[in-house]
Amino acid sequence: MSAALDIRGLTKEYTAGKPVLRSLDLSIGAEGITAIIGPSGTGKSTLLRCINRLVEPTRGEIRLKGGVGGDVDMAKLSGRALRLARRRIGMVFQEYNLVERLSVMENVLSGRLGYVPLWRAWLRKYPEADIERAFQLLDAVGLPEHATRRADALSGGQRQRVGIARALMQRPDLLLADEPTSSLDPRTSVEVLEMLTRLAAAEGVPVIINIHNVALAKRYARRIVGMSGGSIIFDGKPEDLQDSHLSQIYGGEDWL
Ligand SMILES: Nc1ncnc2c1ncn2[C@@H]1O[C@H](COP(=O)(O)OP(=O)(O)OP(=O)(O)O)[C@@H](O)[C@H]1O
Repeated sequence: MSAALDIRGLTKEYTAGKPVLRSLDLSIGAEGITAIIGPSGTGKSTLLRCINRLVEPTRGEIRLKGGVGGDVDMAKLSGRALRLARRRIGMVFQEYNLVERLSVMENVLSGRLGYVPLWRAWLRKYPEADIERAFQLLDAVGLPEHATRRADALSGGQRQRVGIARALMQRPDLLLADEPTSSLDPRTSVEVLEMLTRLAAAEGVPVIINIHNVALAKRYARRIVGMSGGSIIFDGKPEDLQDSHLSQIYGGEDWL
């Protein structure tokens, strides 16, 4: 199985000499959903944000592989090359990051632009094929009749569905999801993860998802990566994740 992403020696220090990520190695292939679990402050968001360079890595390689753009080291890119490479990585956010005043359709279409400033979505005219794909995605996320509604009129679950459709709109080689269900109730969380799993499989996109809910991680991920103190201390199948690992990852065992 070829890797979609190959991370070597990734270190991030927000403050010199105090690493938040400690020389991480991680290869992600086409195995569907990989869930990253670990206590608050252990560097899960930092890891995801280094991958798409919303955070600047201090050291290491972040190789994005395959796809039409070929192999690139995200850690080394800048300017136009970085903007193009970022378009190959979709991102789903905890707080959705929709443009509230724009319609659902415009939000989905803005995914096509990658990471250009969102206000530019106002100015864009989109090709017919993009509009068709946006409708297909809205259909796939169960919101076909909401295309013209403003994003701020939607529920949290509906917003996250739009966030997923927007991320897939750019036909990414890799999808990152940073706590995509933390703002949702338990039932909606399951529905959103169900949909994310199904669509990512249909589109053939590997997904890395940061998630606090271990039960949901075990239910939807094919692989679990457990982080603690900025290092990976478990990497395996959900069925192999035992209480002893959880105790190691989160500390203590009275909560288990
Ligand atoms: N922009 C920043 N500047 C300085 N320190 C930061 C910055 N962002 C994160 N940190 C610190 O880096 C560490 C890791 O934070 P990060 O958000 O990556 O953890 P996390 O595992 O995602 O936590 P959570 O599960 O609570 O979201 C924390 O100590 C945090 O305070």
